[in-house]
Amino acid sequence: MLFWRVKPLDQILATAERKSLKRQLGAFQLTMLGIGAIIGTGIFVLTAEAGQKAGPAMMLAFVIAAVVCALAALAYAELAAMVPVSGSAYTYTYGVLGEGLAWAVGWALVLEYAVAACAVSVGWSGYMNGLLISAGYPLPEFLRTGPMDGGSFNLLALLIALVVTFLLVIGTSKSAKVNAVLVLIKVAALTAFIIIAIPAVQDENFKPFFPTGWGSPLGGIGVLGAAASIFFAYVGFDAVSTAAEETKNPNRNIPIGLIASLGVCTIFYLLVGYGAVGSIGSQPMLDLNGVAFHPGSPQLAEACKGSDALVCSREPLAHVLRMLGFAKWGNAIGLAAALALPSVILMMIYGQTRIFFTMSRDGLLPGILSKVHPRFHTPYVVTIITGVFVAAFAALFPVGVLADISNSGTLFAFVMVSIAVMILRKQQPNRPRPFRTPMVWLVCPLAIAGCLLLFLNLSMYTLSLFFGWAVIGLVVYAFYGYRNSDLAPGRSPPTDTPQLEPAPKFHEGPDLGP
Ligand SMILES: NC(=[NH2+])NCCC[C@H](N)C(=O)O
Repeated sequence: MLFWRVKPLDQILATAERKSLKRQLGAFQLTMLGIGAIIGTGIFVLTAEAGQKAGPAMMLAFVIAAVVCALAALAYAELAAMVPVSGSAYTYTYGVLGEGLAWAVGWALVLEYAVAACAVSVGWSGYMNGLLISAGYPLPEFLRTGPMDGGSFNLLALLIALVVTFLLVIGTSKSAKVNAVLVLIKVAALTAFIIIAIPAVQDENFKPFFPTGWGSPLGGIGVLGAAASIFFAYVGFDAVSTAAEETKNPNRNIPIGLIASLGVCTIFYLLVGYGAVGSIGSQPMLDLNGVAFHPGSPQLAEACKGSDALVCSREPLAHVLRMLGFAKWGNAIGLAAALALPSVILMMIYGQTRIFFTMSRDGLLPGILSKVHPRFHTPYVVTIITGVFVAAFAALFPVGVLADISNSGTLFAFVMVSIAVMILRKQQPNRPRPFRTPMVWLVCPLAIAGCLLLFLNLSMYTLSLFFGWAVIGLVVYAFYGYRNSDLAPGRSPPTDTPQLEPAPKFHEGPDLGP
């Protein structure tokens, strides 16, 4: 039996009922929340990685990744509106495909969230180091990047991850107002970039357009390889669906929030990509045989020494503006990134702890993980464990590698969600669906195909890490989760779910008064 221990959707909904967070977010706030979660390291930093993989044709990569995300978002929206509870892909899978696959998804989401937090921490350090250099207080070079990236230890990435963890433990969380301000900062920074860079666009910078071709499966290079990486820049819209329990009229507002935030970001990214490529060019660094180096490899770091190519920059958007002679604006963009990226790290570590929390509540992980701090009312054990790991990996790995690993987990989860949508249409055709994926039998298979296409175009190295992680997950499940699950024979769901009080303020809206 493939789908064992399916947790009935009604039971999932009932659990959520008991937890009942305050419903206070509307469509506009959700869209802002989505944009806040989407814009981050991807566009600010991975533009360089995408350039290294595809050259000017990275513009196509931006489009391909956007299309895949839009398809996946349409599938996501149906489940999100139908099962408006926290926990995202993990919870949905539990309710449709059963515990085994739910575990697999939850385990893959660790890659998605925790490793994304690492990637964004490294991205932040790139901009912060740039600012320190401009200000005349550079860190010693070996402390600016990890060992694969030409340095030894990425000190700032480690520090920012630890600071964010500390804030989460003491329960500091962003209010919707802070989120709105940060979204404005990010959008303003990208707008300024577009306004300055696009007039400087020159045709020659697009030639050759396809220096590395389309790429081939497991190659991790070429347009498809770049799409698989830049996919990272679009992810985060699922944060909208995880806020379902805190949303007013989720059935209408969740789909609006998902699609609107994705649409706004896509337009921005295309303009930014066009400006970056067209103004200073984005030809990849090639080895003696004319083959592009892998982003995040020591060879690329070596080839990049002393180069001011876009693909070598760790703060590409600031770099472009500096190259164009707008040093002040370059620094302003750097500052915007430095201010805004920590909130993405916060969101990712927070999301990770919520997923562990839910899995532990379901008995698939030890109960200690859902232990709540008596004074701060935060799940501090799981937060500290997650934060320490995030900080360590951020200190040691390059951003491109981390982003690709994160993408492997995300793509896997998206495939599962799309499958779940189709199965549910067959199994429970009459369950109310406030949002129906349009042309589901076309959109879902296309979403799956798109995600698989990107997945396969990650590098061999990334995919081996993904499968290695999966094997560890299988072992943990076989020896722990399978026996301790609430749905295991002879066990009953706890009557009292651990409470996080006060309700997490992270998705909090403006205080509407009593
Ligand atoms: N759920 C995720 N995997 N989010 C990570 C991506 C974060 C965001 N899109 C960025 O570019 O920084």
